[in-house]
Amino acid sequence: MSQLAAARYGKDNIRLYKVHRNQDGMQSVVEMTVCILLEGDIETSYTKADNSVVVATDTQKQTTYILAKQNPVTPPELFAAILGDHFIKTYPHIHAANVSIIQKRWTRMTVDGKPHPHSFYRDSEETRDVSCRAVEGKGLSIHSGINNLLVLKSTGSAFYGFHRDEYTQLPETQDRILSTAVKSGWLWDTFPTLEDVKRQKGKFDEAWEQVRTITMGTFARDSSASVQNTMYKMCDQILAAVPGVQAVDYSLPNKHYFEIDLSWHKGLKNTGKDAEVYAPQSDPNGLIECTVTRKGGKAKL
Ligand SMILES: O=c1[nH]c(=O)c2[nH]c(=O)[nH]c2[nH]1
Repeated sequence: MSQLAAARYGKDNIRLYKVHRNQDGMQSVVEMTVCILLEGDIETSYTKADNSVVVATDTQKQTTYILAKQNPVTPPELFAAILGDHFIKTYPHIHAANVSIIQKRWTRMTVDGKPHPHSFYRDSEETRDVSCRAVEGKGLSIHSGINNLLVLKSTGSAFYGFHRDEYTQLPETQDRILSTAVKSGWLWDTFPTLEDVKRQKGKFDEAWEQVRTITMGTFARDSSASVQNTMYKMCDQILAAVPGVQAVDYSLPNKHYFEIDLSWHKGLKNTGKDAEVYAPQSDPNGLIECTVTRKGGKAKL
C-alpha cells in the first residue's frame, strides 16, 4: 500500500559553549547551536519498529559534546566536518550525515582601552551558519554563510524602469532608503576527505571576512539600480576573490521605509526631496534571491 520514500532523523537545537583558556590568562569563547540529521539503512525503524538500527538522538547529542571536548570547534566548518565524518565512519549502516551549525557572536569587550581577557558582549544578532553533508565514499560538501547582518543606506539607491501595467501603483524613484538583513552563502568545492578540510581550515575564516567586506563595501559604494543588480555584483566579486568556492547565494529581504505625507499639518513638507521622517515597515517585504556560479557551472535558468 505504502512505502517510505525518504527518511532522516537526528537531534536539533543542541546548544554548545566552549571556552579556550590561554596560558597568558586570555580566554576565548564560542557559542553555537548544532543540528544533526542522519540517513542510511534506517527504513526498518519506521516500517517494522526495529530500533536496532537507531543511533539514538540522545547519543548524537552526547557525541557532539564529546567531540567538542576532543577537537577544535572553530572554524565551524571544520567542526561540522568532524561531526559528519564521525557518524558515517562509526556506523556502517549510516551512509550520510547532515550537520548544521549556527554560531552566535560573542565579541570581546574593550575595558579601560584594552581588550578584556574574559568579558564579551553580543554586538549583533548576526550569525555565522555552516552546513556539512558527509556522504560515504563521496566526500564532504560544505556550505558556509552569514545570516541576519542588518544594513541600511539612507541614499544611493534608485528603482525605476520596472515593468508597468494596470496592476502597478509603485512610483519610480531616483533616491530611496535601502535596507536588508543579509543572508549570504557560499558553497565550497567538495572536500574528498576530512583530512582535506583540516589541511585547508585557514581559508574558512578568511572567506567569511572577505564575504562580509565585499557585502558591506558593495552595499555602501554601489549606486544601486535594484536589490537584484547589487546582489549580483556581490556574488561576482566573491567568486573572483575566493578560490575553491563554486557558488554564491544571497537571500535579501527588501525592508521598506515609507514616506509620510504631513502636508495636512500646516503644509509641512515631508515628501520627495523634503522627506526626513519615514515609517519603517515590518511587512510585507520584498524578498530577492539568487545563486551565482562560475561560468560553465550548474545553472537552472
Ligand atoms: O530593488 C527592488 N527590486 C524589486 O524587484 C522591487 N519591487 C519593488 O516593489 N521594489 C523593488 N526594489
